[in-house]
Amino acid sequence: MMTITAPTTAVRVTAPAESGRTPAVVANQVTKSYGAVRALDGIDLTISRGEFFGILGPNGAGKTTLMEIIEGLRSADSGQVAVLGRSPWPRDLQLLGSLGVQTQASSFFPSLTALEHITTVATLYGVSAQKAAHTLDRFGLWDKKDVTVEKLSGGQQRRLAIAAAVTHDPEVIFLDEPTAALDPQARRELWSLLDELRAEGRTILYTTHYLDEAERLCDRVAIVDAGRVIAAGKPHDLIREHSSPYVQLVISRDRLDPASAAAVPGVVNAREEGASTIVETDRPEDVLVTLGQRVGFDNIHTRATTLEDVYLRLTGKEYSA
Ligand SMILES: Nc1ncnc2c1ncn2[C@@H]1O[C@H](COP(=O)(O)OP(=O)(O)OP(=O)(O)O)[C@@H](O)[C@H]1O
Repeated sequence: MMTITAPTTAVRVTAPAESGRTPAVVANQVTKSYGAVRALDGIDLTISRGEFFGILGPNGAGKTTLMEIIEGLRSADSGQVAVLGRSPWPRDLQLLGSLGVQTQASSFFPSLTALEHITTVATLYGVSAQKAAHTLDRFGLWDKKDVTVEKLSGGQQRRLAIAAAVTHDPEVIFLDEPTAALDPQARRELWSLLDELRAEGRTILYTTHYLDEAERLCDRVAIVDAGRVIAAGKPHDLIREHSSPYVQLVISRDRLDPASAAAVPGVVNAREEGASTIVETDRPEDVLVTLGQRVGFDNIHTRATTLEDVYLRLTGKEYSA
């Protein structure tokens, strides 16, 4: 069996070279403890302007704490943070107008209509009601303008939350699990809105449960575990760097159980994954012939390494943020 171990050293995340502009975010040796719990243990991070940057990691890894420190909602115990070249703590009113923070559904004004909600938030930022209405329309919610927030679907509430976070045209946008618990269609609709925000050159920091989504959306990701960045880079670079050297075959577990697969010459590793048996081999030609004869070639699929595989190898944990 292949052993999966997490690296012990923290990774310093540097941004791609920029032409003389202050990075969107710089975190330098940031630490934060809650009593005996060391939530952040020396985070280094540089995010360029215009990057779509994903922060991934298991429960309790420190993602929310890190986002909140960068947003200026919490102070770090030590280290430095700069957002657009300014310190977010203590709260900097000049910086606030450049930041957009997606509020969770629970912080909505539930009995306001969608239009009243976004207009209220916009007013706090000195943005006109007309601009608020335009943003509501842009996020596909104009026909819901008179519906109270509590009556909107989960996907519509999420879109409203993001619309309210960006109505003042912030340069840096923070999204905490924006697509959690949405159905696939609602997720995809949000993806195109997020793509649009990125195309406008905004910097987006985001956390997600969905590693396929991070792979699809993010320019770069940082995998955080136990308060440290354990890997960072472009999703495809991380995949290349941490790919299994073996070819992976997927077969329905009904047709072949892992123990039988492991006994086939050339199989390096066989494991159960849901209703499938995953077979890893360094001799795919031989193993395909043997298994094809046993279960039928139509029942065997090959699988490429994904960001989820990289995550699993590095953290040793199934993903659930
Ligand atoms: N206000 C707090 N008081 C005490 N401990 C806290 C507090 N906030 C977070 N922690 C602890 O700090 C650690 C990091 O928590 P944090 O919420 O930043 O992680 P996370 O990666 O966002 O987790 P999740 O994915 O579960 O939201 C955890 O051990 C958590 O229990």
